[in-house]
Amino acid sequence: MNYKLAVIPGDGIGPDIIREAKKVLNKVGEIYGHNFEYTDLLAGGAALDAEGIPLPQKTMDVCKESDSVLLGAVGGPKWDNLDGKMRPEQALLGLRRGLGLFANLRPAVLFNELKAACPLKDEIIGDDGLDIMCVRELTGGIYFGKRGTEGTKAFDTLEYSEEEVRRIAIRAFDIAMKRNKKVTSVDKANILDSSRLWRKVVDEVAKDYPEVSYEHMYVDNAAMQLIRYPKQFDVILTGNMFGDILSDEASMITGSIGMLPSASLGETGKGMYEPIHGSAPDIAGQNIANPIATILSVSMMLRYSFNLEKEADAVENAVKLVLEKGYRTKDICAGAPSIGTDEMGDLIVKELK
Ligand SMILES: NC(=O)c1ccc[n+]([C@@H]2O[C@H](COP(=O)([O-])OP(=O)(O)OC[C@H]3O[C@@H](n4cnc5c(N)ncnc54)[C@H](O)[C@@H]3O)[C@@H](O)[C@H]2O)c1
Ligand SMILES: CC(C)[C@H](C(=O)O)[C@@H](O)C(=O)O
Ligand SMILES: [Mg+2]
Repeated sequence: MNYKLAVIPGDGIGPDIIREAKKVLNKVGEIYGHNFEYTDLLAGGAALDAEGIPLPQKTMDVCKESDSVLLGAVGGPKWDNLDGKMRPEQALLGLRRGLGLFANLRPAVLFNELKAACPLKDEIIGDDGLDIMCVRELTGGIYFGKRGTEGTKAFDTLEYSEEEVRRIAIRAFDIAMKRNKKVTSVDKANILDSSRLWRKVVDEVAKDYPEVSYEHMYVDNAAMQLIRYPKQFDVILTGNMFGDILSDEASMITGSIGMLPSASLGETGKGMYEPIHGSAPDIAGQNIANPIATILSVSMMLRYSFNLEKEADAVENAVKLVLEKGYRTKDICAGAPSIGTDEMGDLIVKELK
């Protein structure tokens, strides 16, 4: 099969991790007889530098025509003083909204081999690892509400419609049915009207899933419970901003933010795949970034957009094998010797079968 991929390396460590992800995809293509056809595109700071806007029309058009999008990361100090609408991060919001990708799946999986890199005590994690799926609403909420600055005041508004909540809740319950059948819906319903609406809709959706046990939890409590006893979670369902924050927190339980992939999906098979981390300007250009989050994002692309289950498993297994053999990038080495970004990519390619 031929798959058309829009590839956006972006800024900072983006180009380095995308290079490794492409190596992996190329090898998957070679082994399993697929052709991945890449179109490299500009977005974020790279697009601002070249064309003066964060999301050029060509980038949007090619993403729309492609089977899926693979993205590194955007942003960095060079562009931090730009006006809100001109910031590199706007490219992400434009792509997510423009492609209708309302469901953001962020799986936090602790590989057993990485227990030493997890900051939680052994008795909290136990022997059977950790596997949480964070389902984050991605095209609504405070990221997309009315905002502005008026004199010495600024405001951002948080709105959700019933339909926006319903479609992401259905996605989360469907996912839970294929996992451990538990959903924790996270909100701030003790304060926010939008969260009370969120709860009402989640209650309605839950009625169609009698096998799924579900609960509501306030976001401040959820942030605490993730550290106190993360094993209580199976699927976390939450809004745009809470999901952004909680997934960074959950990533640390897996050893490093450099381990956490993501899939952004809509109603069709097309998705956008990216690590949850940013452009890491503090380590850019040093060949020390962990490419695994991006490589696992490729695995999610194979699984969710192309239904290539065998190929997706092969990528995950190759990552596991490399970790089993003791290879670590700096962020997950827990003081032991580490290898570089490119070496990690090469080793994963070598283990692909
Ligand atoms: N999806 C995206 O494109 C995305 C996501 C988050 C942040 N950002 C942008 O990235 C820039 C930097 O943001 P930040 O510093 O808050 O977050 P960040 O995720 O880029 O970095 C946070 C910390 O994690 C480390 N880190 C991140 N990814 C790593 C990896 N693969 N391997 C090893 N260490 C890694 C960094 O070195 C840094 O110390 C900002 O401009 C921000 O807006 C972009
Ligand atoms: C860069 C920013 C717009 C983005 C977000 O907040 O969604 C990032 O933090 C993420 O987690 O993908
Ligand atoms: Mg984030």
